[in-house]
Amino acid sequence: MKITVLGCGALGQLWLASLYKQGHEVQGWLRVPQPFCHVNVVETDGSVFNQTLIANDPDFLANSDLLLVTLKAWQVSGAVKVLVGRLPANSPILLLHNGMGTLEELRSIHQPILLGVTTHAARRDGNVIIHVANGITHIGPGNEAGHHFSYLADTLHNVLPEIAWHDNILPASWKKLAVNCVINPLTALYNCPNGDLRQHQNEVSDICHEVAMVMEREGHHTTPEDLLYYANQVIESTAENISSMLADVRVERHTEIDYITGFLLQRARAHGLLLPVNSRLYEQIKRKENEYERSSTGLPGSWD
Ligand SMILES: NC(=O)C1=CN([C@@H]2O[C@H](COP(=O)(O)OP(=O)(O)OC[C@H]3O[C@@H](n4cnc5c(N)ncnc54)[C@H](OP(=O)(O)O)[C@@H]3O)[C@@H](O)[C@H]2O)C=CC1
Ligand SMILES: CC(C)(CO)C(=O)C(=O)O
Repeated sequence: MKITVLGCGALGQLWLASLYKQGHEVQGWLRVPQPFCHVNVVETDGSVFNQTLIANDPDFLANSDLLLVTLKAWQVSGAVKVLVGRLPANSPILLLHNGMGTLEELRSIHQPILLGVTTHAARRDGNVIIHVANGITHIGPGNEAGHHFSYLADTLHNVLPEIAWHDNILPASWKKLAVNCVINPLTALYNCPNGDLRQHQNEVSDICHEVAMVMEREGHHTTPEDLLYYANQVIESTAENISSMLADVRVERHTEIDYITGFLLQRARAHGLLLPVNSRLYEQIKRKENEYERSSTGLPGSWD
């Protein structure tokens, strides 16, 4: 397949390296208008992929069979809207990010859209991307046109396993959102690795209660106990990790809070629900983010 990967950060480079190794034709798409991108990934087994690949080639984009979007949630809709008109009309766009709400921002797009959430972990260490842990990527249709692309699960599974196809991706997206609502703001506020949340079980449980209320109203059956069990599983399996939100706060980068807790609160409002615990966490993270964004000159990201 011919694939453009939009966003060549940690996940983007992991996918570029894996696709290239499986013989797919790939290019990266960068924010800066540069015709090449360096992809430097250390795999979980210690092997190194280090290649310079083409980037930002409009002809390649116009012939791409897939646009794989590996941006932060708040970067997605602006960047996709700029590129969508240059893709073949039937080529799908796969959005792979934490948080929810980008689909709503892309409602005007008729292109087939797929949504994905992943438990793979990769992080930048200087100029190198370390693939920290293997995981599962759940993908499924984000709009009507996306339903025709279940075959992509097999193709992508051969590239970066595991891939699971879901005819309805929303339950998997909400489950991941629940975990991110718990771990991301709490670790960012306590400035601690995920495992330290074992000592904050009351807050973890309160967040799960509120998320479960919203999920039920959204039509995804769950219980606070199920979510608590799952959140604690992830806290254990990623105990040593620095969450992406804490990593963002530490280097004073815009966080994904608006698409994680912010999205939850938006859905709660639509159902007339009040979520005091999540509202407080949202405000605390926004206050932190505002402090450093107010003191810097640049606004977060620009996508053209
Ligand atoms: N890394 C991981 O292990 C995991 C990540 N995720 C999620 O996946 C998503 C991507 O994460 P991750 O790869 O870590 O993020 P990164 O910040 O490492 O990657 C995003 C990349 O996109 C670039 N970018 C920003 N705007 C544009 C644009 N308009 N056009 C082209 N490129 C652009 C950024 O460049 P610049 O920095 O120069 O702006 C950056 O290189 C996030 O939602 C994250 O939460 C989910 C699970 C695991
Ligand atoms: C699951 C979790 C919390 C793992 O660190 C994550 O997705 C993140 O850090 O954004």
